[in-house]
Amino acid sequence: MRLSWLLRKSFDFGEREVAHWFPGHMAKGLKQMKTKLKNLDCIVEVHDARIPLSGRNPIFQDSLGMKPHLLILNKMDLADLTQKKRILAQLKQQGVGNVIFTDCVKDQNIKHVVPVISELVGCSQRFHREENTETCIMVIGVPNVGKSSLINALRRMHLRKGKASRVGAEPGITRSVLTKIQVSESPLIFLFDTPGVLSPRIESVETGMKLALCGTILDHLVGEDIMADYLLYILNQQMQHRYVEHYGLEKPCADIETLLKRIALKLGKTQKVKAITGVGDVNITVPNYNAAAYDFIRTFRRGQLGVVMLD
Ligand SMILES: Nc1nc2c(ncn2[C@@H]2O[C@H](COP(=O)(O)OP(=O)(O)OP(=O)(O)O)[C@@H](O)[C@H]2O)c(=O)[nH]1
Repeated sequence: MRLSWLLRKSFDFGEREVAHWFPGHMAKGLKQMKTKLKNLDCIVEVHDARIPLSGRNPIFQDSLGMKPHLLILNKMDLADLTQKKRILAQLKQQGVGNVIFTDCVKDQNIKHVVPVISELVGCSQRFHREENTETCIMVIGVPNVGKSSLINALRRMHLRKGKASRVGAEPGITRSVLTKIQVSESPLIFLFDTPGVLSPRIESVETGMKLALCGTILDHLVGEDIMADYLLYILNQQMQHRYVEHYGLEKPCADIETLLKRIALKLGKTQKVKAITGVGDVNITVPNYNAAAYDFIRTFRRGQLGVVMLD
């Protein structure tokens, strides 16, 4: 079947601006974190595997200098990994050479994380290394990429074996910030129990849209209607037509209104509105497009519409 009629040449973002897509208060901890990063021996940055190039915040690069850095591309179960080679090459070009794809729900590849960190830390130059053999690492990343899930997965793996031990708060420092767990013995590695939340770098409306689809930006700030339209555009571009079967369509669909109408009817999401006519007011039933858009986006995020690579 020829599907060229499905493909829009480009997506029209209209006059949208990204300025308010990530509210200032969510980035409050950034300055504080910059100071903290200086005292760490290795940064474990988590990002969403569907957007390995978009939205990563480079703040830690200035703070880290030559310190080891490991990029965890999480939610690999939702990403189109046929693109892995290209992505790894592009990241390498940007100077990011240590990358592990993980699934923190099924604990896939979690076992590789600590050995890689140990190796990176073991090979790195560290000031006063002889006197202080303890190494501290911290998990950081933009919202909703799975930072807490990674910490929990590491915990499951290392506490279960009985090798890891919890380290309580030190005086004068907030307990929640300084609770550490041991994740390796040789070298001795501790992981801060609380992840560092970074604000995403949103360099264009399209980057913002990708971040929003992955749940990194609050949906209502971007608009679920345009997110749904962009999602349909992406799925069609990537020949990912699982939505057809999922929503009981006859064939792929190029138009978001048609799709949302279908979703709304399938889910019974309709609403009564008053229409003013020449013969008086009448109540008519119309599809609830918002509810349909919401379902389309959520279903995609659960992985039920197939895997994608947004970069
Ligand atoms: N499919 C899938 N979902 C995941 C994976 N890892 C985490 N999640 C889900 O992603 C959502 C966010 O996970 P969190 O661990 O809370 O992410 P976070 O980065 O700590 O989020 P913030 O606290 O908002 O910064 C949760 O619903 C997790 O269940 C994964 O590998 N695959």
